[in-house]
Amino acid sequence: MIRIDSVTKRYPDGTVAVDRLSLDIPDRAITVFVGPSGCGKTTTLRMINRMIEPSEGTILIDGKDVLKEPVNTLRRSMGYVIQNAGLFQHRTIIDNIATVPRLLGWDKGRARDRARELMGRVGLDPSLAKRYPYQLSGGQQQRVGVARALAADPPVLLMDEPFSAVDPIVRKGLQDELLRIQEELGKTIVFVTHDIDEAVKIGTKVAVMRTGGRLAQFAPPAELLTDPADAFVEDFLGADRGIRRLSFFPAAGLPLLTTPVVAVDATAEQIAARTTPDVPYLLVTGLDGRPLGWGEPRNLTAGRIDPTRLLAHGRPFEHATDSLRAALDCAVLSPTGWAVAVGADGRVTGVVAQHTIAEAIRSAHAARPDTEKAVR
Ligand SMILES: Nc1ncnc2c1ncn2[C@@H]1O[C@H](COP(=O)(O)OP(=O)(O)OP(=O)(O)O)[C@@H](O)[C@H]1O
Repeated sequence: MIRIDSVTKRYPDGTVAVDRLSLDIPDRAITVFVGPSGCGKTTTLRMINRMIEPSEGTILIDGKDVLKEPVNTLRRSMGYVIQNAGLFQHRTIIDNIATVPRLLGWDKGRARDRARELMGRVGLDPSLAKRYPYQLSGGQQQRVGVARALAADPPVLLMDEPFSAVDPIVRKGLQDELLRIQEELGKTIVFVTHDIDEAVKIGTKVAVMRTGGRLAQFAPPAELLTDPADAFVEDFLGADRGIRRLSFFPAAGLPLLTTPVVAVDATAEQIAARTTPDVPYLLVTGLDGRPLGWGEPRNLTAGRIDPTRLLAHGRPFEHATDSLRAALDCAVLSPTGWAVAVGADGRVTGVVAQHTIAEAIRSAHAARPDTEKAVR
């Protein structure tokens, strides 16, 4: 949808911020530009909506040269979100969000209705509508920034380090929200960050740039983690590349064992029947099917197992929706080395040993990861 064709940006002082950059930004997906400070990410983003004009090359949107579009029409077809949200401090939240619809000539009532709808979409409580930006937290302001950019329903959203100024927990929430919005609305999003973890998490495709404004690699995140193009990309991806790559393999294929699982009211016969030599512990569940903890069979009192005397079961993973990385993490943190799998309702669906996960990892490495998106 957006084609960047041999684009160079040379600033008047001679700095080459972007050097013969060519890539196609796919429609209805999130494309992330990532790279060290000063590598030309912001310059590239701003050339798309012509806040900066390229020195050479062309940028085409749906086949049309952006330099031939009236700049106002172009900008209104693109939402723009920046770090610290850049809200109008003297306007209420609802009026901030309604800005572009009002510019487009919508009447006040319709623009405010739209703004209220968007507040819901980005997870803002309607009671915040009449507040001013300074009365909101950083994360809430950032949500307002996203809502404002979406207000006129533009097909393209440009986001320049939108979540960099908030703490890691709020940031994770904003990333999840963006992924949800993208799934619902199918926007074409171009996102700039210097954080490779953020790029790998939210990008459908990731453009890694190197200093001097050159493209080092343009690939889906799983492919970056599997086959970094060179030492620069490998270094930029950082440690734990192998472990992080496991996020792209579903845990759903792991074979689960249900034998070593007993309910808290299990009889002596049930305990005996479920005890096998290769499984030294049994997982005890409540009558609701949720995990209570691990116990050695000889320590379990038939009919009334005492949950307070069990070993912690650790955080379980969701078999149908989590990744191999999540399953491995559960097994590593489990006191027994066995991971507990649950369904969406939190009820135990089985258990799996570390060595079984290791085998699954070995076969996963032999196969290609799902390059479309991470299993979250
Ligand atoms: N107006 C300007 N005049 C001269 N040089 C500029 C100008 N704006 C940016 N630059 C330079 O162009 C290069 C690319 O800048 P740009 O802001 O695009 O990088 P970036 O990758 O977004 O960096 P950061 O992650 O630090 O925001 C840098 O070397 C920067 O100093």
